[in-house]
Amino acid sequence: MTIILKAQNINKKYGRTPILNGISLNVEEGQFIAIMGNSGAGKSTLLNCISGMDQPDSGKILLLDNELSRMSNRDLASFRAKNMGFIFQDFRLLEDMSLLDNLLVRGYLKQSKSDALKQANDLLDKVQLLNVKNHYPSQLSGGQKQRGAIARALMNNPEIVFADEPTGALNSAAGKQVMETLKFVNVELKTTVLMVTHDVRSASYCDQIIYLSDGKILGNLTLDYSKNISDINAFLSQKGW
Ligand SMILES: Nc1ncnc2c1ncn2[C@@H]1O[C@H](COP(=O)(O)OP(=O)(O)OP(=O)(O)O)[C@@H](O)[C@H]1O
Repeated sequence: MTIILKAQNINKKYGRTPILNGISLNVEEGQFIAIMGNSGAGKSTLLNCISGMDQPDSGKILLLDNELSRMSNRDLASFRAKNMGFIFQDFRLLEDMSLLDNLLVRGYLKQSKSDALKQANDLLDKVQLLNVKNHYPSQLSGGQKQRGAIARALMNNPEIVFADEPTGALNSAAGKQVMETLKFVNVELKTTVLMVTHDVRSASYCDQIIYLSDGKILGNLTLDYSKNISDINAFLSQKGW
């Protein structure tokens, strides 16, 4: 398997408080990883650092052998837009644009208008939102917004998608549909996904759980068909969840 993302010895403090303490991890192409851990463990900070949204104090992050800290701000912004997709708890769709235009804005960064339009329609079809593509975000349910945000993240075929609590603002039915969509994206569209979640059910869709505590990795659990929710709960409680 090809390792597409490497984080090596990542350290990060806010003020004098250490938040990430020597984190190293590799992400293989095609993996679907959940980062879990108690509130304040540093999960979002880790996601932000390895996706170039925030800068670690020390350590290296390489995506496809490109070292993020060696890039100028401008190059990093363009590299992120072309190679990474982002999904947030609060969706972050542009409210004054239709769903379709939300996807096209991202598509135009890397493709011709006609190719972007074709890809946007294709992705909206895959996440079952073609019938509402001209709706504005305020006209969509939370689950529809998040599936739209997933489609947006996939425009331009990113190498990796980062999701921070993608089901955090959704009820359980909408959350299930979003996780099924992310699983489809991972398995059928062969996209690597790294997700932060508090939700055990959401984590059960992944193939690996990394447990973070006080800014360190305490262990990980590989999930396969033999594992179920009670195995995940046992792993989490053993780590101090
Ligand atoms: N910009 C910031 N400035 C100062 N402290 C911060 C900042 N961002 C996060 N922190 C602190 O860093 C610690 C880790 O925060 P982080 O959001 O990474 O944790 P988390 O594991 O994602 O928590 P949660 O599950 O509650 O979202 C917390 O104590 C938080 O208060």
